[in-house]
Amino acid sequence: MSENFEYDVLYIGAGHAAHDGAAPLAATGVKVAVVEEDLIGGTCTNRGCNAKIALDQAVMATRNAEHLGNMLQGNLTIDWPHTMAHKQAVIDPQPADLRRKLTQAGATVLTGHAQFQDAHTVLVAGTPHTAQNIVIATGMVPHRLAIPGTELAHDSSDFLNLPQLPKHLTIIGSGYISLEFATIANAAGADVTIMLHGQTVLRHFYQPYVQLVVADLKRRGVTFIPTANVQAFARQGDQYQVTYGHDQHLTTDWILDATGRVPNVADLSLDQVGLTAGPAGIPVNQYLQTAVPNIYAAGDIAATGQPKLTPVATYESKYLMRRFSGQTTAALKVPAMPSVVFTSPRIAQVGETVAQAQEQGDTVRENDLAHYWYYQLDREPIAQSLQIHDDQGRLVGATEVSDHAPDAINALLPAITYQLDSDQVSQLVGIFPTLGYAAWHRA
Ligand SMILES: Cc1cc2nc3c(=O)[nH]c(=O)nc-3n(C[C@H](O)[C@H](O)[C@H](O)COP(=O)(O)OP(=O)(O)OC[C@H]3O[C@@H](n4cnc5c(N)ncnc54)[C@H](O)[C@@H]3O)c2cc1C
Ligand SMILES: NC(=O)c1ccc[n+]([C@@H]2O[C@H](COP(=O)([O-])OP(=O)(O)OC[C@H]3O[C@@H](n4cnc5c(N)ncnc54)[C@H](O)[C@@H]3O)[C@@H](O)[C@H]2O)c1
Repeated sequence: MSENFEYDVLYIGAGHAAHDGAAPLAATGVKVAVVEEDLIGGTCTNRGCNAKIALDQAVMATRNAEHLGNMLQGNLTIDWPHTMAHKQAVIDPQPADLRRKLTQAGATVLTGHAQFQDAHTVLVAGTPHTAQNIVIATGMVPHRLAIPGTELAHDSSDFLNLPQLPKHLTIIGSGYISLEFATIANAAGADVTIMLHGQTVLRHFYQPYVQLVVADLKRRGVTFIPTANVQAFARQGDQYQVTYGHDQHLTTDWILDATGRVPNVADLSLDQVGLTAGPAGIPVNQYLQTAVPNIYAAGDIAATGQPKLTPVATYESKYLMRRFSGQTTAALKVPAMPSVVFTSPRIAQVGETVAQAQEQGDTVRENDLAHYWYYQLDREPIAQSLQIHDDQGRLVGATEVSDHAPDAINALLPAITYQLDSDQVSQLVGIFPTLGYAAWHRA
């Protein structure tokens, strides 16, 4: 691409927003460098999705056993240290595997903290490296409450590495991380209290389904404190005191600050190139270019209006790969992005929401899946779904609450992505009897 620079493309960060595109790009012969100061693979692989879902396996096994009831004998309990060891065994090899994937494709991996010197030069641990194009893929980091004692609280990475499960956990916030980790900790035997900012739990999800999940967690012993107005954390012997509400106090063994994530631009020297980050990240145009045309941003750090999720980071990384290798000059067009919260039951959704359907005049059909034979196989007590069709009868949105929800939504996805009509949908014939088949044939 360029003879004036050491690299054609240099990525800052080695999460999905970088490595998913960087490796195939390097394989096309483009000169690629990836700079990482921590573990290759970034948040999702090491301290996010993969780590979390490894811990969740034991939770799902106990839920399954609970639902099957008298078909199984004996009580199942979760052994936390062994569950944690399982997570380590799955996750620990991944950074090295991903490094191999990058270097075998021909990319150079540079280790250290990257900082802008100018629009084509990045300092890595003090050494300058130049590139024609630079991709900022630095992700986000946990938000910390600005209150006295905030340093006594932990973040999601700490939870995912807990050697022993505390007896009582207090979680601040009621988003994805709060509800997923409350589900895991509660199933593994901890007492959990969730302190809400306002009244709403999982604000991005269909609230009638959220209420089913909340009611189930309450039944299992999780306490929800709405509008908690958390004011301070303090040590109290071996424990901690949370001050909230109107001078109320709660004693706990461990505090998780799950109040969201903020752009990771610390010591990146964005000012050297005239860029700034807002709360949603660094502004980009429809080609993922920042205000400096040869500097791009992708994944969580890019303020695109897309949710901060791994499939988005991967999609954007692959888009940039096609752009840098000359395979496209088109603007980025993101397809319907599904999302899920890994509670039990899970809530998964894709496409149009019920609120949007009401505005558009589209048709919402609800299904009580607990009475559908396929969902009776494992006796799931909470299982509901809804599908949204447009005026031509095409599926444009779907939401499900059940332990099967993510797979059911994945099965419906092709129809929404490709806007299939009912004749085309009838050509999607799945294996029977499976969840993928049931997702289409249960009305
Ligand atoms: C607990 C948790 C659970 C999650 N679960 C899910 C899930 O189930 N499904 C889902 O889709 N999403 C999930 N997410 C979100 C998902 O992890 C992110 O959307 C995804 O990791 C974004 O990828 P990224 O490459 O943009 O950023 P990251 O993965 O955060 O990668 C950024 C990388 O940049 C490096 N870096 C930063 N600054 C510098 C610098 N100056 N120099 C060098 N290196 C630098 C960092 O060390 C990091 O490795 C979860 C997130 C968390 C925190
Ligand atoms: N299954 C998944 O896909 C998954 C799982 C975990 C995380 N993630 C990603 O990571 C991001 C971060 O997760 P998260 O749960 O930290 O963020 P979130 O945005 O989902 O939730 C943040 C919560 O903190 C609350 N909050 C904000 N300020 C507060 C304050 N001052 N006091 C009390 N509560 C406050 C909010 O009301 C909200 O309930 C998610 O938005 C998502 O992009 C995805």
